[in-house]
Amino acid sequence: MTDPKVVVALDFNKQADALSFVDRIQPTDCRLKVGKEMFTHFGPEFVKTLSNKGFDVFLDLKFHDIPNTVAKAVSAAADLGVWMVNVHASGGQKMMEQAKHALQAYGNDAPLLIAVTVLTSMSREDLQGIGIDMEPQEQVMRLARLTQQSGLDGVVCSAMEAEMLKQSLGQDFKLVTPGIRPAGSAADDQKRIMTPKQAIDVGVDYLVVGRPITKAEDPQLVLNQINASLIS
Ligand SMILES: O=C(O)c1cc(=O)[nH]c(=O)n1[C@@H]1O[C@H](COP(=O)(O)O)[C@@H](O)[C@H]1O
Repeated sequence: MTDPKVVVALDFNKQADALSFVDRIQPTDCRLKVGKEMFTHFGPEFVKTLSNKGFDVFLDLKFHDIPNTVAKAVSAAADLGVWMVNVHASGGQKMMEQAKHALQAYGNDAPLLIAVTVLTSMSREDLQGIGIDMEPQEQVMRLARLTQQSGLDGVVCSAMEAEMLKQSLGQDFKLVTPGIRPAGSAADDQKRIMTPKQAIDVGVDYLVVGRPITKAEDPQLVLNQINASLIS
């Protein structure tokens, strides 16, 4: 597979467990997402270990700071050789533009730069609490537009928003979505879920899947089943 759609969320609190899991799956069939917990525990060396095993890494640190600091942080991610890195769109246009500009120096080796719009954990009341009197979906649309105007490659969003975002922002604007569950697998704590095939059909580019793969008895088998479902 040349452009694997599945990004496995590596949420382990022991490095040895993460590495023995990773040795059971193929880098040709998926990418890996490393978030704040694993990065804070195990650091850049862990990311390099995954890359050396042949995996593309999405460094999910959701940077949000002054433009200069975020530009330097995404450059540090590019120095690590990651495939994708992200920032919070609510950091604003200048922050996003400066981050994108910093990555130009890496040419074709620059990671994809995407933005988080509204976290799926945020309700209308939560938005009101931070001074935003809007439905979450309206705020998602507004921040996704700002992300595109700032020159970024796409956004993290819920699969429920994918159709609206693709229609308004075009096919090239990448959508990365968690809350994906293969048919028949447990929803865990995800509220609004879609199957991998449903998500691809509404325009999602990359599917973030964690527990259905990381907790599986045979993770490569689940991965094979998901990948097969996408082309059927
Ligand atoms: O940014 C994220 O990765 C993320 C955003 C969000 O709104 N919801 C969400 O579930 N995630 C992450 O996506 C992954 C989903 O994992 P599973 O629920 O195990 O498939 C976890 O690493 C979550 O932290």
